This record gives sequence, structure tokens and C-alpha cells, in this order.
Amino acid sequence: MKAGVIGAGAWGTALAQLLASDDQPVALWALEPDVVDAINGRQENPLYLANIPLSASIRATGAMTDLATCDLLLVVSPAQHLRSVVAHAPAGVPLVLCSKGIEAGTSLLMSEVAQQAQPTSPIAVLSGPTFAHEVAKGLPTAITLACEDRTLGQRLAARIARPSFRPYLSDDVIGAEIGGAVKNVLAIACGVAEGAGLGLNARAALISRGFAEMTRFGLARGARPETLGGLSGLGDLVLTCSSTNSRNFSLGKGLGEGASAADLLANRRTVAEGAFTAPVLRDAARAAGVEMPVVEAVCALLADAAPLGAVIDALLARPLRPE
Ligand SMILES: NC(=O)c1ccc[n+]([C@@H]2O[C@H](COP(=O)([O-])OP(=O)(O)OC[C@H]3O[C@@H](n4cnc5c(N)ncnc54)[C@H](O)[C@@H]3O)[C@@H](O)[C@H]2O)c1
Ligand SMILES: O=P(O)(O)OC[C@H](O)CO
Repeated sequence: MKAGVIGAGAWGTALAQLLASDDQPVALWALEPDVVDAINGRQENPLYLANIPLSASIRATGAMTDLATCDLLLVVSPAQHLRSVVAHAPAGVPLVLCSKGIEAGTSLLMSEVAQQAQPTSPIAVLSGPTFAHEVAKGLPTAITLACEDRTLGQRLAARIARPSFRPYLSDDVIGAEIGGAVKNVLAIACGVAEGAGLGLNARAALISRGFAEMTRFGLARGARPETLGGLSGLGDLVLTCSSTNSRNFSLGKGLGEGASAADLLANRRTVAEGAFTAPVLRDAARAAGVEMPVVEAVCALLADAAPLGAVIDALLARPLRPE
């Protein structure tokens, strides 16, 4: 029984380390040959998960065919690349999707993209408040594991759980995905508030009103309220909106300090998913008739379409309404 992980960024590497914590073999597919060499030669991934000594039972590879003997595949690429990596994965093996986002051009959630790319592979989603460095260090973490097939979900949960890593089962795949995708955009908004010195009241208001937006959009897409209020929704929203450890929050902080989105996004190695999700989410929400003013504001800032002061004033000047 060998688990495979597709994508050796921070989160894929941390998940490989988690699965290898009992010395089980783990195959880790990496895009960059340098990353393959560093993991196999020195048991480290300085490019994406620095200062974490990795287990010797992780074997990195640049060849997707090396995953053919795996009985479980965790997919951990950036959301916009999930379709292409899943298309090259071995067919028929359960896929646990760990990427957070909505596909540009199609507005599809990751489970919908994966089903198109690998129609014979069973699908689950793993999403929640999980900074990669903390999981790699074995710090306590709880997460949602969503799978429509409850028997498979239980099998996957048992396989992934560790003493400090606790999956909670759900059958609401769409709800788990929407929470993870939307919170990244809201984290940018909270980072803006931090960078612009708007204070902690403003942050709490953004988290709370942002959660209302997440809930409206989620319900319109068939998510269940308890999923949105759980680890993969509210839990991840609170984590990501509270710390510069979040790439999305940090991106927003830069915007709030006055940097342009184009400068902040140029030549990035690591992914801030909210920047890609925001315009797709805005368009999907408009098409569904769902109001998402905080998401709209983030889109305006990401497009460098309006000055920060004007965007904040417009949010505050919205008509008064019942909560
Ligand atoms: N880092 C975290 O703490 C964390 C936690 C939970 C979920 N996630 C999610 O996991 C996903 C991956 O994020 P990460 O933090 O591991 O990445 P990262 O920012 O650490 O690294 C970027 C990744 O993108 C890959 N990449 C770049 N171009 C590519 C291409 N053309 N095709 C395929 N892959 C390409 C790189 O190889 C690398 O693995 C994201 O959707 C993110 O939201 C991250
Ligand atoms: O660094 P971020 O903003 O991509 O957040 C990482 C994880 O999604 C937190 O759960």
C-alpha cells in the first residue's frame, strides 16, 4: 500500500511528511527537477518548505508513471493546474483533492474538474485550517474530509488520520470546496484592512460579513450550512484572515500598504489562490444573483481598478440593511 502525492509545494510536501510519519512509503510527484533532487538527496524541500527535515520514506519523482502502484493519490497542485496534472495521473485510483480554488474559464470546482479529467477515479476533498509548516511539524490540526461515498470516506479518513491530524468526515463535497475557495479571497480583504491600518474592528466585520457572503454563495451552489460553518469554511476563514503566515492575507496587506497588485503578483513562486479565484467567484456570484460586495472590492483592488480609499468608502457607504 503506497500513497502518492501530486504536487511538492508547501502543502503537498507537508502532506507527504504526514503520510510518511509512520515510515510508510510515499511517492511525491514534483514539477521541478531541483525539488526532486533535494528531497531524494538531502531529505529537504528548501524551495517550498524550508527548515523541515523530511522522512526518508518519501521518494520524489518527476514521472507521473511512478505513481501507478499507488492506491491513493492526494492532489495538491495550484487550482489552475489541477486539470492538467490530474489528466496525467494514473486512472481509477481514489483522488483526494487538496487544492483550494475555482477554475478560471469554466467556473468549475476542483471536484468537477477532476471528474472531467479522470472520469473513473473516485473523488474526495480534504480542506480546512491547515498551515503547511504546522502540519509538517506535527502540530495538532483538524480538517474536513468530504466524500459522497461514505464507505470510501471512512477508509480514506482512517488512512490519512494521525495522532495530531484529525479528519472530520462529511459527504458535502461542494460545501467543503466552496469554503476553501472563498476564504482565500476574504483573507485578501482582511490583509488589506491590516495593511491600511483599519483596525481589528474592521477585520472582525470583514470576517463576519465575508462569512455571510460565503454562506449566500455556498447555499446557491447547493452547499450545506453546517459545512460552511465547519472546519473547511468558518474554521479556515478565521485562520487565514488572522495571520501573515497566509499568502493571501500577506498579498492583501501589501495592497493595503499601497503596492500595486501587478507588482505584488509578478514573479511569485508560491501561489496566492485568492488572486485567481476572486474574478471567477465574482462572475459566478453575479451570474447566480448573489451579492458579494467584499469579493467585488477585492477584485477592484486586484485589477488596480480603483484607489484603495475609494474602494473602502464604497463598502462603508452601502445602504444600511438588516443583518
Ligand atoms: N500552503 C498551505 O499551507 C496550504 C494549505 C492548504 C491548502 N493549500 C492549497 O494547496 C494548493 C497548493 O499550494 P502550495 O502551498 O502547496 O503551493 P506552493 O505555493 O508552496 O508552491 C507552488 C506549487 O505550484 C506548482 N506549480 C507551478 N507551476 C505549475 C504547473 N504549471 N503545473 C503544476 N504545478 C505547478 C509548483 O510545482 C509548486 O508545487 C493550493 O491550492 C493551496 O491553496 C495550501
Ligand atoms: O497561505 P494561504 O493563504 O494559501 O493559506 C493556506 C491554507 O489554505 C490555510 O488553511
